Amino acid sequence: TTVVVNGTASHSIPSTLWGQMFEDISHSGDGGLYAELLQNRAFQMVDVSDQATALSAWHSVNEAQLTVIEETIPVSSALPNALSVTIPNGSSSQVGVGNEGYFGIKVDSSETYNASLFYRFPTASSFNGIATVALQTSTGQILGATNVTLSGSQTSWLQVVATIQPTITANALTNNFTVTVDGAALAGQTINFAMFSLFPPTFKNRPNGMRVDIAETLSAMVPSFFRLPGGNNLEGQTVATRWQWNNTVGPLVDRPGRVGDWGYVNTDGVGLFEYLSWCEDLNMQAIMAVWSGFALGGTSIAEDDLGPYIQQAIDQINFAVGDPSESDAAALRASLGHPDPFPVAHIEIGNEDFFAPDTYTYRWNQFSTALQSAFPSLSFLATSDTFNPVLTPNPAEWDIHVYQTPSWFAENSFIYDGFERNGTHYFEGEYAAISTNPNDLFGTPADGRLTFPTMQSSTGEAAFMTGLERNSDIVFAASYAPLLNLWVQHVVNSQWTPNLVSFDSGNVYPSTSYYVQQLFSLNRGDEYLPSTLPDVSGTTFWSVVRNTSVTPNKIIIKVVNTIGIASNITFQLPFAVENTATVQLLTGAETDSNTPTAPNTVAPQSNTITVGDTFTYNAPGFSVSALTLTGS
Ligand SMILES: O=S(=O)(O)O[C@H]1C[C@H](O)[C@@H](O)[C@@H]1CO
Repeated sequence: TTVVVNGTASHSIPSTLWGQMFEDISHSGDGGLYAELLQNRAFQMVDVSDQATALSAWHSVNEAQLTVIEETIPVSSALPNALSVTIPNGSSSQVGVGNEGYFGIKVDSSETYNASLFYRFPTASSFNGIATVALQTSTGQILGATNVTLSGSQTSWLQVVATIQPTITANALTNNFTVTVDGAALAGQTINFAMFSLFPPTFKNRPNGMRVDIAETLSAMVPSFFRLPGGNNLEGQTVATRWQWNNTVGPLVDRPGRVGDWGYVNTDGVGLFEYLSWCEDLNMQAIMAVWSGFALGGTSIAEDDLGPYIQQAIDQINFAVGDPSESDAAALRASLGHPDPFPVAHIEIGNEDFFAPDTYTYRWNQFSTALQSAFPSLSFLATSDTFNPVLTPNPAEWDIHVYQTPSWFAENSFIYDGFERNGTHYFEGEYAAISTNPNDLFGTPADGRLTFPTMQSSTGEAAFMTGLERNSDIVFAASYAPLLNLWVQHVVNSQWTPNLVSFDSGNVYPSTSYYVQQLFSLNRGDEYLPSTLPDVSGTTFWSVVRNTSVTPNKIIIKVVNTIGIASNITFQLPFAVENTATVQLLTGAETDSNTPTAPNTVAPQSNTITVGDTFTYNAPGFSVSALTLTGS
């Protein structure tokens, strides 16, 4: 194959092209990126008639009697439940409650942990003493402990905070957080607790922040945008359980949480302020979704009843970007310490509204008309099938999702070449090769579903991404989905596979597809150089871009080989280049995966090659390469 490169750029490449899509799926948020270590910390949205579920992740220590109750005096209107702990008579040991975290709690003696809890004695007592807040192994070895004072006269809620400085680093993840008291001194008495919390150090030391190792892994991809809060998890199964921005901001004790769309309660500890602060921390634009009047259980809000939901969306956007002197929601943002607007340019109206196209016609019309007039500088994305049904006003932007087979991605890298250039722009908001079975894409691993990305799926995605880069005159953003999943006890504890990054309570496992996303994101150009087009039904793909922000310019050639046979490609450049180029290379066998049990099967490698204005590159089998040449 000979590729003739054109020295005149066809178009500039948007700075937002490569980024991340996020939602709380498979514990991506609670138990994942969100650094809170305790699971079910505030007994949110639990049914006290089902104590086993209400107590999930909690256990009794030395026979304390635990009951999740609907408090007569709740700690807040948002958190009606509390944990009642009754100390049995006749006990003489440390008695209380333990939490197992999200399938483990990593305890490292080089880190300081911040614990907090609310307590009250429902019946006043003369007790004045301590409770021991500790981290301990599953076999009871104390790793770190601190005492807090409890007073029996405290019948109203009081929050106590404590730092725990472990003296031992646990060599296993199966550790517990415990709160215990002297059983003898408190025999027969009851203490109520509410909203426990335990944080390790957070990314950029943000209060209520993100888990450092996962945050650093996501940051290392240098994403330019972050889509939030979903995905399905925006929508709710019912109108009442939809994601509502105003329930996710302010003090944690005022956040009710919600029944998420992926089978678990969301604490909403990562609320809109945390999401948008995270975007700033990683220098990302938010692609922020607003609920569009459709719940996944099938309910659409009637045409004449959309007003309050449109107002809620206006308030959400004002919280993000509004003027504090003109909007209460913006003033709330300022009161939380962020008077300036957050970086938001694109607002998505709903998610995958191709599930409800008949009502999306009026829902899109009303939401986009009202929001565009309220926020003239923002652009709005439609989420139904492109141009079907016809929407008014005509959407300037669409969010297109595709889950397919590795070969589909390799065979469809030209999909956008055929799109009309009519001023419309596209966000490839969710894409991933998820199964080798085109007839059962969403099936089980036995039917071809991928549990983790493989070099076959990741090179298929890379081929598709060369097409996104070639068509970045109309594709302004693209993100793999889902981003994260919690891997538990060697069982994929997720509602979805494969995922870009897996993790457990102590480790992060970047996949082969993560390294492909990172390779494209780290090797960007700001303008596209046309070249001999790949064979649409071929097995090798490439894209050539130029980075004009440095002098001399860099020419970056991405080369993808989607089969196991190495391929020689000759490039002819219309300008002189230095005779050494760097190569970032990801290569492996067809079914190679990075998994929690084999995390480094495939890792990016760097080397140099000799080049010239004409040179031949040997692309290894199942490989993605980024060649960086220097103009001279
Ligand atoms: O069941 S699906 O609709 O395929 O769910 C997909 C599409 C949805 O936007 C996202 O939340 C989810 C996985 O990333």
